Amino acid sequence: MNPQFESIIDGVLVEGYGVVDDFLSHDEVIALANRLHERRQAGQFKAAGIGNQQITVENTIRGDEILWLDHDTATPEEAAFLDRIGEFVDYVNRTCYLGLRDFEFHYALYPPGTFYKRHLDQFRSDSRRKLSVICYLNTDWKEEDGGQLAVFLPGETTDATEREITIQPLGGRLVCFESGRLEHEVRPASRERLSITGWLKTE
Ligand SMILES: O=C(O)CCC(=O)C(=O)O
Ligand SMILES: [Fe+2]
Repeated sequence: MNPQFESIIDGVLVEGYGVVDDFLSHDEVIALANRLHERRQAGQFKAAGIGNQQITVENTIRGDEILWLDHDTATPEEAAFLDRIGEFVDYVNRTCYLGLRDFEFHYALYPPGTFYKRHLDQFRSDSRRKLSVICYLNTDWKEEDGGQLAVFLPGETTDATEREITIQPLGGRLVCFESGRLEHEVRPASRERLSITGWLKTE
């Protein structure tokens, strides 16, 4: 049994979302943030799109730049990250029977002042995204830096009002929730905000 994996799954099942700190060590956060910056400097990042084919770039909805991770071109720290996610997928499949088959992850960089408006991660024609996973790569993040992830939890009964929780994008922290169920948004930050975001998918 892996206590971190267990705590993520427990959070998702009980609260609708799971948060664990130190999913990545301080050294891993620094190394991945460095790789992110090197790849961005090398011109590998693109403005993120919206919709299925990611063709529409609309910075009034989201202002982040992304780069998809690829096992074939991964650096050792990127490969280690993807391997750990693979272990989590195996763990989820052994304990929850979600039938996860695949995953996809991208780096994301939100320049100061950018945001991602309230949305759901599952598109109408892509219901394969089951779980959304976000890992933050920010060192020394302070509350006044902004950049919180707000998650909207639906009321338990039809007339119950939704509840909003906010999560600070602290380096090493992992957040996980059901892609088709929870709407969420990224608030603007006063400094660059770094993460690796991805989806665990069924076939
Ligand atoms: O970075 C975050 O906190 C959330 C990112 C997000 O919602 C997305 O990329 O779909
Ligand atoms: Fe999202």
